Amino acid sequence: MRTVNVDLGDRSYPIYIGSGLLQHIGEYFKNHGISTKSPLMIVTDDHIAPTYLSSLESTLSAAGYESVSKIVKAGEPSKSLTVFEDVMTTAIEGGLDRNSTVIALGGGVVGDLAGFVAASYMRGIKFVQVPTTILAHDSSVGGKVAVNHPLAKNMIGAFHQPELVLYDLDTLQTLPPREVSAGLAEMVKHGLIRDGDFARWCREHSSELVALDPDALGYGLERGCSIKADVVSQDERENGLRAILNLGHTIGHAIEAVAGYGEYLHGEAIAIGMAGSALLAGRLGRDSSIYDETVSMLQSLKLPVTMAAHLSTDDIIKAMMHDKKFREGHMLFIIPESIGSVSIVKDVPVQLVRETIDQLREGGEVLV
Ligand SMILES: NC(=O)c1ccc[n+]([C@@H]2O[C@H](COP(=O)([O-])OP(=O)(O)OC[C@H]3O[C@@H](n4cnc5c(N)ncnc54)[C@H](O)[C@@H]3O)[C@@H](O)[C@H]2O)c1
Ligand SMILES: O=C(O)C(=O)C[C@@H](O)[C@H](O)[C@H](O)COP(=O)(O)O
Ligand SMILES: [Zn+2]
Repeated sequence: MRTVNVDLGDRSYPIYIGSGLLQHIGEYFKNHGISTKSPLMIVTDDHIAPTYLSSLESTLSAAGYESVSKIVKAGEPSKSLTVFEDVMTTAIEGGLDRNSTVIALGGGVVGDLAGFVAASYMRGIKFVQVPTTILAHDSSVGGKVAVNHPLAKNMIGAFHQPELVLYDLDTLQTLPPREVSAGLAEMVKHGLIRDGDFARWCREHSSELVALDPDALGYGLERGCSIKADVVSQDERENGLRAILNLGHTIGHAIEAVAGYGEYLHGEAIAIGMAGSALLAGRLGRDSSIYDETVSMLQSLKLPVTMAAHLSTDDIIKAMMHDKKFREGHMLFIIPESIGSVSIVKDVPVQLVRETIDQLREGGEVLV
């Protein structure tokens, strides 16, 4: 088993990564002070539940835990205030109290939604992340929890750290190929922002990663989690450094909102956004080879680097104005300096951004 720690003083927690961990969830819970005296709530979705929910419920019950379960519809549209209220209703009807714990069993959608419920229920109760997607090596770490507003991604949320992250790699074997690639977008992002060798490793091992080779996945997820944990430990609430985790997200989030949530998977939109950031880097005078290398890395992981022709530049620019990096009249962009290093740049001219978005549409098709 691999363990990565997120160092946040009295809110520090471990990320356990390995095979067969879910069978021992009761022991992990007891070691981390999760009470058997208050009911737990498991939140999951209707793609995951048929395979993983009943065995999780039985394992917890055998360990002395009572639980209620809430199954939401799979997909990005479930990150909404309407579904948030539904999950809250289950928590209230299930008798969760202030010592209860919410378990997020799933990908980033379930993690962000269940985490926001945990952050808000009775003004905040404990939660545990049980990620089941590759992408969730990112979403389960760092405590950003949220739902979407129709006009902008992750607009309604909180910072609420989990008690622990239990990442059972066996669950990843049932992921559909498109979700595998989408998850790998955030893995290579971690290399692109902090560790060029790791980004190149992702490209060199792309066939194994796409084929869900357990050794390659174990290493890639551990390295991705370590980079994320290191950044979050230095700047939990994104007052500075943490913004680098947003590489590709200003354009990517706008694409998700404008196309309609769920049309592009988050990782796909972020891949297009990272291609856009690399193009922008060239327009700002950085080495144009950054774009070629970024694109070759993304394509090796079977990710798109252009967006559909019908998405309008005006709509995307408008959606970008809701970015959380837009403050006091200034938009911050995360711009690659080289493969493995980025900088936070203020006041990128809107005309350059507009030209970059136009260029992302060239060819007019999404290469998924
Ligand atoms: N909080 C953060 O720091 C953070 C970081 C990155 C992304 N996110 C958010 O995460 C979300 C995307 O997460 P995601 O890509 O995991 O999407 P997701 O949660 O929608 O899961 C992807 C799909 O895979 C299915 N699935 C999940 N686990 C499975 C398994 N083991 N086997 C088979 N199918 C499985 C799900 O039902 C869903 O259909 C976005 O909303 C994004 O904004 C948040
Ligand atoms: O953890 C972070 O910080 C990130 O930026 C990670 C991103 O991959 C993630 O998509 C996050 O939800 C984006 O946050 P937001 O603050 O831009 O909504
Ligand atoms: Zn992301």
